[in-house]
Amino acid sequence: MENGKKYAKELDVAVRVVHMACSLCQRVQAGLVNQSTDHVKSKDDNSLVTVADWSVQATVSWILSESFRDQNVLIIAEEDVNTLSEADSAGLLTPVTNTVNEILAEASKYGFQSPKEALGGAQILEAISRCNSTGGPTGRHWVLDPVDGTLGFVRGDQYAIALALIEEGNVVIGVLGCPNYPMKKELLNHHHHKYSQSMSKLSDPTSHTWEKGCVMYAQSGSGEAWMQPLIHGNKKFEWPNSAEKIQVSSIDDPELATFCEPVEKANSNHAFTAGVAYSMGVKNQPLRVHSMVKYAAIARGDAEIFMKFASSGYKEKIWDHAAGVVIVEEAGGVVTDAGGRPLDFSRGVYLEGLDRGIIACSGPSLHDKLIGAVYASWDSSNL
Ligand SMILES: Nc1ncnc2c1ncn2[C@@H]1O[C@H](COP(=O)(O)OS(=O)(=O)O)[C@@H](OP(=O)(O)O)[C@H]1O
Ligand SMILES: [Mg+2]
Ligand SMILES: [Mg+2]
Ligand SMILES: [Mg+2]
Repeated sequence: MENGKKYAKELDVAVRVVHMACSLCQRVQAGLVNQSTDHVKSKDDNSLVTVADWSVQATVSWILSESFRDQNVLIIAEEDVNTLSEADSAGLLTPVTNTVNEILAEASKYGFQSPKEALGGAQILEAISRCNSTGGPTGRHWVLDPVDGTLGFVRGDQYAIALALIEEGNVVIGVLGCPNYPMKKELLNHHHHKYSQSMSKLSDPTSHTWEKGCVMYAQSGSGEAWMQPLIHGNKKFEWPNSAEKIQVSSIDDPELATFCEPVEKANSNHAFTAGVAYSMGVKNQPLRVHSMVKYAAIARGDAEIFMKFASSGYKEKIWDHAAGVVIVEEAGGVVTDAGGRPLDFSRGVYLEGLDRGIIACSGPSLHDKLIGAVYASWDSSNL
């Protein structure tokens, strides 16, 4: 069976539920920025988790289980219930439960059925903890990052909701919801100038012009990647009517290329990537953006290169990359590790065997040059 038909229902459900998650996150983010509520917690590794992360995970888990009742739905997702269940977090289950029920009450807008009764705390915890698959080379696994770039989310900046489907170790579907990433690049540039290294800020008084984010999606092997606007107000959600095809940039001259990378030095070695970019002849300043919006930027031609070189002890997780990789590839781009090998999504929760870092390019010619530059810079760096 042709891939396009084989995963038609899965893609349909995935796109709809990501739209739902975008709406959920927009509400929570507006609440965080305007009311500075206490809905953010630190995890054991000192990273952040918010009401939105748990609420999206519960919502997506519940919708996927309902939509594929005849299957044993396996989900790999970032969050667990430990922090949520801990004594000092007890106050968080109520806002999570309310947030999930609020969006599920609007399920029909997205073509889903609402639960007959509002979900209780125990059902919410169950939906979150059900996402405990560990992946691997066989079977079908959904992969979810409920909020990618949680730091960007709490800063009122860029973040993404990432949902992918892995079958027999290969990513077959990727969906990226980018609630603060406007459909039009002109808007992005406007905010980029205004805020220097940040694409956009929620505190911008003219925010109505960019609050319309986008959802991107692709099926592997289709040779097509798509983008559609978020829906607002009471408009009924129709798709794929409003979708437009996206493609990577045609720029292959490093002097004209823009590279993007994580905002935080702790997540990627800025000094190393600056050296690589310089040695390739890249002239533009790096575009530092939170979350998988970086993959989105490559897929639709807003930037040409993405690099992430985490510190040597850090193991990359599959949910931080699966959706972005398939969308970039289907839009015409190339994504590999620093040794030029494709990322391996078949070995569990981590991208095992990753050679040094992750690089994505708008085309093979830039990619070749980048691999060469990484090799040349590696020995002289102290990574
Ligand atoms: N030490 C370290 N090194 C590398 N990567 C790490 C590290 N710690 C966390 N993470 C993962 O990075 C995800 C956020 O990546 P970003 O590109 O958004 O980073 S940044 O905020 O722009 O700096 C982030 O995803 P979320 O937790 O979903 O936000 C993490 O999975
Ligand atoms: Mg996290
Ligand atoms: Mg993430
Ligand atoms: Mg996350």
